[in-house]
Parts: sequence; C-alpha cells; structure tokens
Amino acid sequence: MSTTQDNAPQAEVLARLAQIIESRLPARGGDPDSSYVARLLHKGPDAFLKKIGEEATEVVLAAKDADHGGDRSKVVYEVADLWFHCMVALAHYGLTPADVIQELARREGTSGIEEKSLRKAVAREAAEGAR
Ligand SMILES: N=c1c2ncn([C@@H]3O[C@H](COP(=O)(O)OP(=O)(O)OP(=O)(O)O)[C@@H](O)[C@H]3O)c2ncn1[C@@H]1O[C@H](COP(=O)(O)O)[C@@H](O)[C@H]1O
Repeated sequence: MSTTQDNAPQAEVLARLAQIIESRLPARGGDPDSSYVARLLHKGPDAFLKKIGEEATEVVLAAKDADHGGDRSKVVYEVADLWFHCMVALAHYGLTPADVIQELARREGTSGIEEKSLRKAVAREAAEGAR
C-alpha cells in the first residue's frame, strides 16, 4: 500500500481521467463502439447510476471480507471501480473531481458532529419560524 508522501502526483490521475471521461461524452463525439465510458454515457443515467449502486455494494462486500482476514487490496480495487463510475456520473452532470475536492475543502476542520448539530438548530429555528 502507498504512503501519503507519494500521493501528490497520483492525485493528477483523477484530473487526467476526468478529462478522458469528458472527451467520451456524446456531445464530444464519444464512440460507444470503441469506448466503455462512451457506451455507459450513451446508455444514460439509469445505466451508470445502477453501476454506482453495484460498485458500492462491492466495496461493502470487500470490506467485510477484509474484516475477516480477506485481502485488503480488494477494497482498493472496488473503491477504484466506485470512484471511476462516480466520475462518469460527475461528467454527465457537467461536474469534475475538482468540484468534489472543493466541497471537501469547504468541510475541512468542521467535525461531523458539530455540522449535524448546527443543521438541527437551523431546522429547529425554521420550524419555530413557520409557526
Ligand atoms: N478506470 C477505468 C475503469 N475502471 C473500471 N472500468 C470498467 O468498468 C467495467 C465495469 O466493471 P465490472 O467489474 O462491473 O465489470 P462487468 O461486470 O464486465 O461490467 P458491466 O458489463 O456491468 O458493465 C469494466 O468493463 C471495467 O473494465 C474502467 N474503464 C475505463 N477506465 C478508464 O477510463 C479510460 C477510458 O476508457 P474507454 O472509454 O473505455 O476508452 C481508460 O483509459 C481508463 O483509464
């Protein structure tokens, strides 16, 4: 498994892959006969959203297997499949991994517990205001 130190050049893989996926969009002339991505995009959202559901399940199964002494590299393999299919969906909606990274950066430093309690307080205020 890799360490965090060698991750910077690897992060560029996401940007390069996003560009390739974008080039496979029907509007960009992606050819469903020669490209898996173009075929998936050509089939439309039902096809790639179904794949995302399947790949998410594969991640869970690989992780449960790893919990019981199974091969951890299978978790990596399945998460790669999941990320890839999510990237196909992002391209369809005109979005990029950079948009997701920006959202993660926005959340940086805010505990999930803190965020959840803020969200509940806002919902409570809105409900009181509506009365
Ligand atoms: N990263 C990937 C990638 N990851 C997974 N896959 C494909 O995703 C498919 C679905 O995976 P599954 O394990 O579910 O296989 P399956 O049961 O055969 O799938 P389905 O029949 O249900 O589609 C497989 O055909 C994989 O080869 C990928 N196909 C392409 N890429 C990248 O996308 C680029 C462009 O690909 P093309 O558009 O095909 O040229 C490639 O150069 C790669 O960098």
